[in-house]
Amino acid sequence: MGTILDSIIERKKVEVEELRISGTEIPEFTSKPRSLLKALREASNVAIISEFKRASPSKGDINLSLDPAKQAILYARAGASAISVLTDVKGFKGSFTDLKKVREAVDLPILCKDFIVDQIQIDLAHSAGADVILLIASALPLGKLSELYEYAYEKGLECLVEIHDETDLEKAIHIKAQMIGINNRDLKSFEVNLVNTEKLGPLVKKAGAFLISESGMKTRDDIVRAAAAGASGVLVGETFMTSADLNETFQTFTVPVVRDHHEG
Ligand SMILES: O=C(O)c1ccccc1NCC(=O)[C@H](O)[C@H](O)COP(=O)(O)O
Repeated sequence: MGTILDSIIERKKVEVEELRISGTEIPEFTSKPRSLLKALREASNVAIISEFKRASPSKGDINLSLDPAKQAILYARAGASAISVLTDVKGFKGSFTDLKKVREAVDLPILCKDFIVDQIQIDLAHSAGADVILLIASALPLGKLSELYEYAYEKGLECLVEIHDETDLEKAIHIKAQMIGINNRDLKSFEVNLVNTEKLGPLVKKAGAFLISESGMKTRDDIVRAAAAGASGVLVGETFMTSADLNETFQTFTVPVVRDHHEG
């Protein structure tokens, strides 16, 4: 039986085909790019990438009432280093309209959080104002991962390459990914376990890449554990989207980064 990721990827391929057939024009976005890599290099605390996440396959509806621009402003004021916006419609109730609204509201790097299988999605992300795209190593054969990585950089976008295991890590190292995200969410069981970051983190650091620990951050101790495993950044969605006091929650997540000599 395939994973939820397999079914999302199959759906994405169909959506891309429909988009190509429709001949939709994708306007060029002309504005200064903002760098997540630079933010990671300069951060003295673990960089917090705050996510706008309305819903998800594992949790269903998370928070449908929030406005993307208003939430982005709250994230920026709290001290976010970047904002992640889910743009997948079917699984996450997100959209490129959400991303555009966030772009208009804040001057931080924006990560387009989607399931990218084709260059046309990178064009859409760029056109909406994203600075960074997510590429999921387990969803892409090495050749495709490499092609999309290069295409993004040619367009002036940075890439966060997401891994789940050592096979994915080998692919990320092969394409010389500078930013590697370890997803703590098992996409078969939806179980979230920071042990994934603790296991793979030191290997990512040894490869000289910046590490971002993704998913399942609920308490300060989770951020401390991610930092100890070498994370320069964390990606937080649900906890911020459901917090009754976002600023308070955010401040408890502020933890010094643990630097080592491998970092480039
Ligand atoms: O969140 C899900 O249910 C999910 C299911 C299938 C593929 C990806 C999924 N999530 C994407 C993410 O990586 C998270 O939105 C992100 O890391 C934030 O996670 P969290 O803080 O646990 O909301």
